[in-house]
Amino acid sequence: MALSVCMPAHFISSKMSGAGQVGLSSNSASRFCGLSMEANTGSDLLQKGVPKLAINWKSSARAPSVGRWGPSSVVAASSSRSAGVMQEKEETEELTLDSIRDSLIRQEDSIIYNLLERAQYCTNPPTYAPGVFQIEGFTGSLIEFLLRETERLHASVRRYTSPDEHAFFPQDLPKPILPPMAYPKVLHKAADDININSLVWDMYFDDLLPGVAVEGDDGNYGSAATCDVLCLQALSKRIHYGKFVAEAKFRVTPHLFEPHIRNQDSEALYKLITFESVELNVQRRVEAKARTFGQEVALDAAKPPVYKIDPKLVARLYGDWVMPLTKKVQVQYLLRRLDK
Ligand SMILES: O=C(O)C(=O)C[C@]1(C(=O)O)C=C[C@@H](O)C=C1
Repeated sequence: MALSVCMPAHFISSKMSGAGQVGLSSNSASRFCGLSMEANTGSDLLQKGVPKLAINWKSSARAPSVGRWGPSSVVAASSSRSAGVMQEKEETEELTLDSIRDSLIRQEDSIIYNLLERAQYCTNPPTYAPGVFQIEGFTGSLIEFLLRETERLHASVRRYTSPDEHAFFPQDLPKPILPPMAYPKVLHKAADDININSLVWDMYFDDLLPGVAVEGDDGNYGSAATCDVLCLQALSKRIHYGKFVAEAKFRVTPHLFEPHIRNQDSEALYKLITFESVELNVQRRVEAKARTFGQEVALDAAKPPVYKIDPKLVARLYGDWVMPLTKKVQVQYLLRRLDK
């Protein structure tokens, strides 16, 4: 399949109404992403560091895994119950930056598989234009409708009470029908205020999708939107994992962070959390995964390989968007890390 990379995305009406909680424009994201990414001594220290981080945690022999809400083990709640409310269990397990990175690595698989699924359909502009389909009691695009309704359904089984899940339409969620779950208090409470899904949305529709799907209309609007929902959810989770990454880094070397937090110096924090060598490895790995997962199987070994998505595009998407947004979450979190 011939893919066109970096097509103009004007045909997509990507601005959604009311998504996310932290109102940041994509311009501010670009400005932020443009900050220097040079590694500094702080990062080097962090990289070596590194007492293991002991926190109250769910007892489990496994490293944190990517799970469905709950429990992904970074946020796993305990399973003891009392009076219909899940009780937090005070158990200790080591949480390390390495174990969080393992979780990010596993999340790459979901992101790449979901992008590959989306790539089988054209861009399908009517999916994203408001008012194309008449939906009773709803004004907006098909994708907004599907994501909003999916989130409402998932909220009813408490998806968005999990600290690693963030709704795109948090204002529209019903109360869960399941009893509350008590998650270990890993993050500072300021984490609850950080939701950059409006930026995730813009990034996906303006920058990712035009490179992943062939421009055109094949009529598969529902299928395309269903894939978009899965892509958006996987990307949102990965990017907001920045909160856990930042917390792990802060706990290892708080003295490096505290002066910059007091000065509210975003740029210094950004440098401190940046590891260029790790980022290069991430890009190399996602490119290799896209090549492996997305290769059309040909029986004729003499034929050159055909990929469902250009593997280099996936590496670029990570380098230009996914990691910068994860770092944005880290900085937003760290800026609030000393809040009383
Ligand atoms: O692994 C880290 O230290 C992270 O902060 C995560 C991450 C990423 O998004 O993959 C972000 C910033 C670093 O420069 C490297 C990688």
